[in-house]
This record gives sequence, structure tokens and C-alpha cells, in this order.
Amino acid sequence: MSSSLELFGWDSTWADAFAPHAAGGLTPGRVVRVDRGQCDVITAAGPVRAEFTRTDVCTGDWVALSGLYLHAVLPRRTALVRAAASGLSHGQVLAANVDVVAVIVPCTVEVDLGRAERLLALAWESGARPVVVLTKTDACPDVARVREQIDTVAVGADVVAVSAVAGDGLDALADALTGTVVLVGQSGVGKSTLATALTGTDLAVQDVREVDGKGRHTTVRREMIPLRGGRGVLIDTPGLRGVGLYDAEDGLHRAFADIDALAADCRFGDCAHGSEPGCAVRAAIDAGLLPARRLDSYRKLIRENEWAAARTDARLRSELRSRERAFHKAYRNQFNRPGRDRRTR
Ligand SMILES: Nc1nc2c(ncn2[C@@H]2O[C@H](COP(=O)(O)OP(=O)(O)OP(=O)(O)O)[C@@H](O)[C@H]2O)c(=O)[nH]1
Ligand SMILES: [Zn+2]
Repeated sequence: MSSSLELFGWDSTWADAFAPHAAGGLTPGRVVRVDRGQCDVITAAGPVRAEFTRTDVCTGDWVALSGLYLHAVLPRRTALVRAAASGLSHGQVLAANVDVVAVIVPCTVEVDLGRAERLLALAWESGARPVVVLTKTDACPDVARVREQIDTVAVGADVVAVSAVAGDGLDALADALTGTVVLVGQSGVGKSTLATALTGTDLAVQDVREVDGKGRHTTVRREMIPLRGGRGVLIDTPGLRGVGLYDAEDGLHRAFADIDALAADCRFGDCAHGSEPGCAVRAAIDAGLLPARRLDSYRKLIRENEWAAARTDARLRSELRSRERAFHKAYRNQFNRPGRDRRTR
């Protein structure tokens, strides 16, 4: 397969998954942006705009094209999912086939450890490898202290400290961010600045004028940009802010593996780490080995995750109830006043 697709992450495993489609004469490509009913796909022959009718396509998917029609989506290796915006009863896939989720934490303000923990759980849940990036080190008087704090929450994840302004740490960051990468973090933490440093492209001026299928000029914002040095691609989709957990139980266990490991030594298998005797988690807190804050945060995120599930279920139930009511009403109208509506038409 052409090196242009390899630049976007194509490998022999994708080629194997694609083999049946290749046999059918279809073309492989990677979705770089999705609109309503249309998407931009990078193929070996360059970018194309493809039509699709299915609803489950997102940036990062590998697809099979039949001409300019998106025929199939290859099974995803990973997916970054968040609780959907209101009105929807399911998770929303933000990006597919992501290898690294970089959780961006600035060291210029008091570190919000709870936010970092939530994002790390989301990252683990996706199946990608999380990396914590401490930004703006040039403007922080005590980077070592921030580093110490973040190390207590970045269980199992690498931490890289950088300054985009001074250029410190950018080589180490480039080494850590390979494959398909997304940057997550609040507004103002330095994502765009980092994206520019990593890709050599100012994403703010990434918008390019293009002619669409109907001959109109439109402004297109590419959401997948090659990283410098051919190390991979950066996915920059809107909506990576304010991410709520969605069905992230596994991710939470990975993010809080330190507490789970301690809990294995509690006397009771269902220990709530409250006032139970023989609680290894409380013992670690009392001994200063585990910050009490971290246990609180774990509980809070588990509740948040469970609550999100209950809410979507409740919404589903009420959707079903109102559909049933509408059905009965239509049924009554039809039989209580037969003919009347029909005669007036
Ligand atoms: N001192 C310092 N400031 C930085 C650094 N990186 C970014 N900034 C500044 O932080 C501010 C926010 O940076 P952005 O890159 O726009 O942050 P963002 O996360 O992309 O923000 P949104 O686009 O709102 O999501 C800007 O004023 C940057 O100039 C850094 O390494 N050091
Ligand atoms: Zn316990």
C-alpha cells in the first residue's frame, strides 16, 4: 500500500482486515472529517469527499470506499467516547483508532487533580495509551511540586513536562506522541500551541477553501494532521472539552489501579473503605502513602459514571413511555371517531 496511507497509520493489520474488501474491488481510506452525510477521506490517491448513509462514522475510522460511496467501516481498535450531549441516550464517539490520548495539564494554575483523573479514566477506557503533558513550565515557579502532585494521579501513564514558549521538552514529547494522537484538556491549557509545535501547522489557519461536490466554495477544517517527522497524525476534533464519563468502569479501574491494588488486601471483599476493620486502603491513607483526596475522587467518579448510566436508562424509559402514550392516543382517536377524519378529507 502506498506510503501516503502509511503516514496516516495504515499497517499490515489494517491490510488484513481490509483484504475481503480489496477482493471486492473497494478502496481503503481514513476518515479525516465528518459532516452530515458526507465525509473527507484520505486515500492512496489523495483526499476525496465520500457519501455515506450509516450513522456510526467518525474521524479516525478506516473505511472501504466503492467509488465515492462509503461502503464499510473496519472494526475499531480503540474509540474515545464521551457521554453524549443532552437529548441523546448513548455515548458519542469523538475519535476512532486513537493510539495515544495526551491529557494536557497546565502548571500555571493550581493543578485540578480531579479533572486529570477523569480524563485519564476516559483515556484508559478508550483503549489508547494515556500520556500526561504538563504545559507552560516556563511560567511556573515550582515545576517539581506540580510534577509530584501529578505523579500521584498518573498511575501507569508517562508524564512529560514542556514549554512551548522556551521549547523545553518538545523532543521528549514528540517521542511520546506517536501513531494517532489526540490532545484533551480544558480551554486555554495550551492544546493549540502544542498542536502547532507538533505538526508544524498552525491549526488556527488550517481552514482551507475548497469546492464541494455541488461546485460551491466551502471552508473545510481538516481534523487529522500529520505529525512532524512522519511519526503519526494528530486528530483535532471539536468537542474534546468538558468530557463526561460514559460507561467507563474499566477505564476507572485502570486509572485507579493503585487503590484497587491496596483494596485487594482489605479484610472484606466488599470493603467500602469506610470504618471497616482491616481496611488496607484506610491504612495506606493513615500511613501517608495514599492521599485521602484520591479515594474521594475515585468514589466521586464511580458515582458520576453510574449516574450517567442511570440517567440514559431513565431517558430511554421515558422515551418508550411517551411513544406508548402516543400510540394509545392515536388508537383511541381512530376507533372512537371512525370515519369522521376520513370523510372530511
Ligand atoms: N507561558 C506559556 N504560555 C503558553 C504556553 N503554551 C501556550 N501558552 C499560552 O496559553 C494560552 C492558551 O494557549 P492555547 O494553545 O490557545 O490553548 P488551548 O488549549 O488550545 O485553548 P482552546 O483553543 O481555547 O482550547 C495562549 O495565550 C498561549 O500563548 C507555554 O508553553 N508557556
Ligand atoms: Zn477497604
